[in-house]
Amino acid sequence: MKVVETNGIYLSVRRDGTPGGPALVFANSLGTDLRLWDDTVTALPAAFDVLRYDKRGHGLSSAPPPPYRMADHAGDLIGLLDAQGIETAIVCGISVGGMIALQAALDAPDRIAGLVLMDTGFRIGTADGWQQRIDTVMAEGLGELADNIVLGWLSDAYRQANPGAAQAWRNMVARTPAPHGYAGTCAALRDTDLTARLSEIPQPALVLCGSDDPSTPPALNQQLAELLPHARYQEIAETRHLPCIEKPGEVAGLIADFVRETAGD
Ligand SMILES: O=C(O)CC1=CCC(=O)O1
Repeated sequence: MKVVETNGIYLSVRRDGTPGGPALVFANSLGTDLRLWDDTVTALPAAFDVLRYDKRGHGLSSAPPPPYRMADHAGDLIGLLDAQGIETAIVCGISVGGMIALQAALDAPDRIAGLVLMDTGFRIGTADGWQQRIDTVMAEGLGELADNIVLGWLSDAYRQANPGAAQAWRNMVARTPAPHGYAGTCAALRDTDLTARLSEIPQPALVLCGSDDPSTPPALNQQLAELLPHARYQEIAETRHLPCIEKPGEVAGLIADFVRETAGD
């Protein structure tokens, strides 16, 4: 286990691949930890320098009192780059992780070489919806919500073919160690709308989305790609909100091609 102090908190991190290679940092979705990327990272070229972390309030990282702002999450990511001696990186963010990546590109443009934005948006859900989720989580914890959340993450076909894995992913969200940390990130989602700022993001971007994503549907991701100055969009067939679980090989291939293009190989 590796822990890094940054931005006044401790973040649990993992670094794989080759230090000094093209740097790729993963930012996670709500209710997940860095294990989300295990199979994707395994399928990436070993020459890449790959950093993953548990965002604040998740996994083994600190869970300061809520609410969190998207800028807090982006500051953690940039602080992590500093702490790991990475000057510039491509950030691959999924769901709220995609919004963290966009916020980091706005707040520290010189540090972000490119963006892989997966199953995300410039705004996700509604303020009322996030407030309701915060209220439920703070009153009851995550156990009751976990079954529905996993239905949105993974296709019926995947869950039927992989019942053990589907249960483990459900356990990940149900056992989020600090419900207030989860709720803190819900507040960042509640309060963030990046629509008006997308034109300020000049970095190249690849926008990916599961064809059957119910939370951040293909139309939203396609619109995101259209509003960013330099982005292209691609769908990942027969997957829901977390294609990196269902099709890690395909996701890794798309990310690797983008990293090579962006790094100028
Ligand atoms: O887990 C969910 O409810 C879907 C989701 C929305 C934002 C995020 O990061 O995950």
